[in-house]
Amino acid sequence: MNIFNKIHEHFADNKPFVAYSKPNESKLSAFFMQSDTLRITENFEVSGFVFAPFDEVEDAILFPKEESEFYQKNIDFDDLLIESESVLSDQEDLLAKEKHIKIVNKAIDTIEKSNLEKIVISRNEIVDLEKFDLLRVYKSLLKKYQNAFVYVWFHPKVGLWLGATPETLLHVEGDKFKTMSLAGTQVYQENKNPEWKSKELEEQQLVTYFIESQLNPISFNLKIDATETIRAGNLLHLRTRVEGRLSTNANLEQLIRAIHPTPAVCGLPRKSAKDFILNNEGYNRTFYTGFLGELNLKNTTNSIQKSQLFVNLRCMSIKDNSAVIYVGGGITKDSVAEKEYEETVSKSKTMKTVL
Ligand SMILES: C=C(O[C@H]1C=CC=C(C(=O)O)[C@@H]1O)C(=O)O
Repeated sequence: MNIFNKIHEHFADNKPFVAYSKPNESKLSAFFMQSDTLRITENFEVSGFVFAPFDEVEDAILFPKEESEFYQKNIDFDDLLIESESVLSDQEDLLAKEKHIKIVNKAIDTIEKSNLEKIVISRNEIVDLEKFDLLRVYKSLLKKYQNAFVYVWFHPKVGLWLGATPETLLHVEGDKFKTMSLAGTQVYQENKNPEWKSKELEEQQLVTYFIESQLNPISFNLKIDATETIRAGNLLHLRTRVEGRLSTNANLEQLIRAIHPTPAVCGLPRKSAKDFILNNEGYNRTFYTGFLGELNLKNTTNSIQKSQLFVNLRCMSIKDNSAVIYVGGGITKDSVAEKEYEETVSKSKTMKTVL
C-alpha cells in the first residue's frame, strides 16, 4: 500500500504512528503501531522511535521496534502534488505580544542580576483552522523543508504533532557520535550575505562551549568544526558541528542526558535557566524543545546500532480545529525584547505557511 494511504488509514483508525524524512534524504520512513498501549523508555536502551519531552521528569514515549510495522520508501519530494494552500490571515495577537515582551524583559533583568547568561523563552500561538487535512499539510512540509527532519507523530492518548526541525541532537553509530550547536537567528534575504552581530555570535558560542564541556568527561577525539551559516526555511542560523567517540565507560543515556537540553533550547547554567522557564513561561512546553527520532536501530549493512535524534523545533500540535505552534528564542543580556518577539513571529511562519 502507498505509504501516504497507510498514514491516512492509521490516523483515521486512531492508531499510533510516526512518519519522517531525514535531512536531505529522498526517503520516507514510518513506524505503524497496532496497539495503543503507551510505552515509555527511561534508559534509552531499547530499539524503536522515541518522542521525548523538554522536561526529563516527564515520560519519553517509545514506539518499540518489535511492536511496530516499519515502512520505508524512496520518494522524490519535489514530485509531490499538493492542493492549493489556504492563506491564513496574519493578525497580530497584541496580548500575546505584550505577554512575551514582559517575560523577555524579566529574563533580561534576571540575567543582569544573577549568574544566568542565557535563557530561551518561548510561547505558543493558537491558530484556528477551518479544516485540517493531515496529508496535505504533511506533504507540504516534506516538499518545502527538504534539508530538515520532517515528521508527523500521532498517539491517540497523547496527540498529533508535526514539525520540520533544523537541529540534530545526536547521531550515534557504535561509539561514534555527532551533534551540533545551533543558535542565532536572522531572516533569510535573497542575494544578501548574512552579517552576524555579536549578540548572536556570543549566544551561539555559549551553546558550543556547553556542548564541549558536557561531552569532555564522557568522550574522546572531540572535534569542533568552524561555525557556518545554515538556512532553515525563511531563516538563517549559526551552526557548529561537533563529533567524537564515546568513552568505553559511557552509554547512550549518559550522552543524551549530558547534552539535552542544550542552551539552544534551555539556557545557561542549565538548572537555573530551566527553573526560570518552568516558573515564568506560563504554559507547558510538553514535547516542544524535547527530542525525537530513531533509537538503537541496527544498520543492515554492518549490524552496528544507530540512533538519530533531532530537537523538536519548528513544530506544532493539532487539537480539534486548531494548530498550536511553538516558538522561542535565546535571551542574553544584549537582547531587545521587541526584536525577540519579532524573531518568534518569523519562526512561527515555518508552520503557518503550510496550514
Ligand atoms: C528555540 C528555537 O530555536 C532555537 C534554535 C535555533 C536558533 C535559536 C535562536 O536564535 O534563539 C534557538 O536557540 C525555536 O525555533 O523555537
